[in-house]
Amino acid sequence: MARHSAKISTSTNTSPATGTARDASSIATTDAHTDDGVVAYAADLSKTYGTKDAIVTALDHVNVEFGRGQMTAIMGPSGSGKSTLMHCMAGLDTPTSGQVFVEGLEVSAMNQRQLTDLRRKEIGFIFQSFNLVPTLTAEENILLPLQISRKPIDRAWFDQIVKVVGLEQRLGHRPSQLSGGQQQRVACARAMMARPSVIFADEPTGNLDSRSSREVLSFLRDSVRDYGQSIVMVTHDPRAASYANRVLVLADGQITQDMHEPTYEQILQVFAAEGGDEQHRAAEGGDNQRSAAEGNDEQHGAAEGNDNNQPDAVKQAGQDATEQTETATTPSTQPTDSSEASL
Ligand SMILES: Nc1ncnc2c1ncn2[C@@H]1O[C@H](COP(=O)(O)OP(=O)(O)OP(=O)(O)O)[C@@H](O)[C@H]1O
Repeated sequence: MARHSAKISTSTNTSPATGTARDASSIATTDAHTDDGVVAYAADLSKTYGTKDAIVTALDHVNVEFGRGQMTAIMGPSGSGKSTLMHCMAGLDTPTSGQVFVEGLEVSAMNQRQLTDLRRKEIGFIFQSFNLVPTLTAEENILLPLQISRKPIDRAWFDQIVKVVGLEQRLGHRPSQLSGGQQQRVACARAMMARPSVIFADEPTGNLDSRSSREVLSFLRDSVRDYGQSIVMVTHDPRAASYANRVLVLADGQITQDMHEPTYEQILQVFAAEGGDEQHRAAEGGDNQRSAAEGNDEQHGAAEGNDNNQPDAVKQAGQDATEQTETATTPSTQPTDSSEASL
């Protein structure tokens, strides 16, 4: 997969890896950012919600780099700040203090128009609830981000991705005619289609049975190995995290563990020592939440209209998409609900 060149920006940034200031405008000529192995990073990132007595510190001076061509899993108990970190990294939420960079561009200094542009050009999203447009076919959903950003369609790349995710026979189906696993594979293909610098995946297997989870996670891992894709994935599931090259554990808004190429057993051990996670414990003892659908297609259409639990920040991505979709699609293929078009 052809990797992005570093982008031109007028901002100056400091990599926590090197501690050296660098002018991002020079990166375009030296291509320094494609060599330093870092696709995105946060520097002294804090996020608080509320004020005075009701203040909640979701992220507490976090410094973290995400490797290019790596799959990084973010784990941690409920409320530890996983989603907030991912949303700040993806430009879906605004830091209270500190900085966020993607491809050397300072996300934390961007206005709304620049953020929208960044999300369209550099970032792919995969959500727990799939967020496919129900009125579009699988093929149309996969191609939608390119239509929105008016990018040319690389048919060879499309054919390759569709083959890898095993959707060749399902391209004409709408989401309601696909299983949950198939819908998430459509979402994976959609995220990959625009060749984003980094894919942010928020509990991508949270609504899937274990077989479908394995398929989706294998695809994500293969996309890292075969195409150098960079992926940051939030998950509660140690099994899902074991597909990652690196596993970070958050607790109370701080990174408490940083594991490289950990085994499933090592992740379990660390997770137990950290006090575990009630959501994971609830699902343990037979994969109860997910096994009901295993071996059949009972999850057909499960995701439709299932985005009500999304934070406003995530819905913003959908609004970006919908504004453009109105001009990029014919009237018969327009989404009916703006939040359903989150890409
Ligand atoms: N919009 C908000 N307003 C107020 N508090 C918030 C908001 N979003 C998150 N928080 C708080 O910030 C903290 C971190 O939340 P976050 O959603 O990032 O945690 P998480 O680790 O992703 O949790 P979960 O695993 O349950 O999704 C929590 O205490 C949460 O209640």
